[in-house]
Amino acid sequence: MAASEGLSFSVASVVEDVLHQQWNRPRALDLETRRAEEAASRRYEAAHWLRKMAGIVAAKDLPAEPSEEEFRLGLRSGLILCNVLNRIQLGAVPKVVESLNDSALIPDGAALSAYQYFENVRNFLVAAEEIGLPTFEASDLEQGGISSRVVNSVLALKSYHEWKQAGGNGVWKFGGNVKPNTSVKQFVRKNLEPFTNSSSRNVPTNEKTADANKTNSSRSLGTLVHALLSDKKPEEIPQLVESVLTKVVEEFEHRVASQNELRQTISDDFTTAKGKKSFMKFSDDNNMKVEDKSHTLKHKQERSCRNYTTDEKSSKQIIKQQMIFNRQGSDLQELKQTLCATKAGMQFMQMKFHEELHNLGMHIHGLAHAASGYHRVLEENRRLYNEVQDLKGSIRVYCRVRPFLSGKSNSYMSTVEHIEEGNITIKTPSKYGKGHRSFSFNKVFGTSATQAEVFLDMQPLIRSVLDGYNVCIFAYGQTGSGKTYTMTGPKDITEHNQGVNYRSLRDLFYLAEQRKETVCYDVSVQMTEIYNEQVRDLLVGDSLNKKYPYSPCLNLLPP
Ligand SMILES: Nc1ncnc2c1ncn2[C@@H]1O[C@H](COP(=O)(O)OP(=O)(O)OP(=O)(O)O)[C@@H](O)[C@H]1O
Repeated sequence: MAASEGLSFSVASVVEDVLHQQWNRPRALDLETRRAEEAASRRYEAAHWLRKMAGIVAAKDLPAEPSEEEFRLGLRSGLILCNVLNRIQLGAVPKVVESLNDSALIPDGAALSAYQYFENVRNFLVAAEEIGLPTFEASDLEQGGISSRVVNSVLALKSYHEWKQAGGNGVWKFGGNVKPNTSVKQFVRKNLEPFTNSSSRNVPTNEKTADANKTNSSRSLGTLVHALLSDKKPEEIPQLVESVLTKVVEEFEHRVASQNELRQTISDDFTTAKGKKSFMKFSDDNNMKVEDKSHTLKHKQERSCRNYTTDEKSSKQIIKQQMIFNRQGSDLQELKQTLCATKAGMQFMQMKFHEELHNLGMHIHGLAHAASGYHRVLEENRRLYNEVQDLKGSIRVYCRVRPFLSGKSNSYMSTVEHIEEGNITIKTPSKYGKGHRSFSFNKVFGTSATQAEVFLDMQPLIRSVLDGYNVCIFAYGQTGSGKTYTMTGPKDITEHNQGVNYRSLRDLFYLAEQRKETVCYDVSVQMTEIYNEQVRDLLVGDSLNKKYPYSPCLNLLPP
């Protein structure tokens, strides 16, 4: 069995890796110690023989009892190995790259490049392989390499030399292994990849190279097994073989599981993302083509992964753009709805505004109508009012009886006999006894009548003045009858005993204030005295004229 279906590794590679692991596997402490001692002994033997074969000068950098590192550095340039092999078998290594200076021991390869080192080592390995010697990896001469394999190869060369010196009779064997029938070509191909690990050789590029590699791996395996068993005692071999086989089975199962998992992951991702058919196709009819198909499959998987990654990015970008587009669409739709709602709101508001404006107009119209009606009613009222005043009489005469002045009420008898509404009866002397006479007036005020009661009959006439009618109120009577008292008031005047003039002016300005929104009135006052048929202006500040004591009445002009 070289490979399983769909696997990108061969059984040989698994076994080889396990053998390497086994080679490097930590052993028990005592075994390790013993192995270290044995390895050191074998290394010393190899170094001693190489120094002897190469000569002291050529092998001066290789100590007689070198450590692993000294052994590796001493042989790293490949010069000693090639020269010794050429001495044993002339021309076995046709071309040897010599060092530029005397010393072949250059700590980190400053004088010789890695390629030059590799050339010598490679040529040695090719020649050794051709002879049938166990070889080693070129990387074993690098830091971290397996120096025991180099030691083993050198001791095999020693054995071969001794066999040749003994006459070369029969078939040379080393450690019980028959000389393998190998081809140089295979090793050349293999070693053209310096410092590579064994697994890298198991990735063929085509079927032909897969065959070559398979054969090569088999030979490499043989070498590994040979190297692994060569230093073992017979009783250790069964246990070692069992351990190696167990490891091989575990490693193989592990790799199969990993391959299947990888395949399943890629298949699932690809199917989910693109819905395309699977790119993974494996053929099971030809085991010889499995590795090539696996290799091709790997390329396909990588290409698919790359395509998948690119497609996934494009898909994500498209989905993102689609989401933005959808969001903008929904925003636009929302804006349209908002605009429609605003439009409807505006129309509703406009309708309400027109409606309220219409209602307001109607209300104002009603108010204007009511106002005009009010003015009509007011005018009618005024007309009727003044008509009533006219009916009462344009000339009205009132009679007021003055009471006795203080201190005279007991010594005089009143002449007033009887007072009844508009009539007053006066006692008059007569030669036939007592007489009496009656007089009629609009109204007769007795001695107990107050200033307010007297003004109450004058008050309606003040309103007629503001309605544009001419009104004249005056008092007539003999001296001391109470004219001044009635028209103005007593000397110690108060709001209670104010006469007709003060009360009339107060009412006049009060009504003017009430009507100020509709009518503007101008008020002026003039005060004259007629005495002994002489008229005098009492408001003139002439020393000859008598100044009226209540001139402040002039201040009652309207604003
Ligand atoms: N109704 C009344 N009640 C109380 N006292 C009165 C009344 N009428 C007049 N008097 C008093 O009588 C006096 C004379 O009044 P008054 O001066 O008004 O008379 P008169 O007619 O104006 O006099 P004259 O013509 O000389 O000016 C005053 O002292 C006044 O206070």
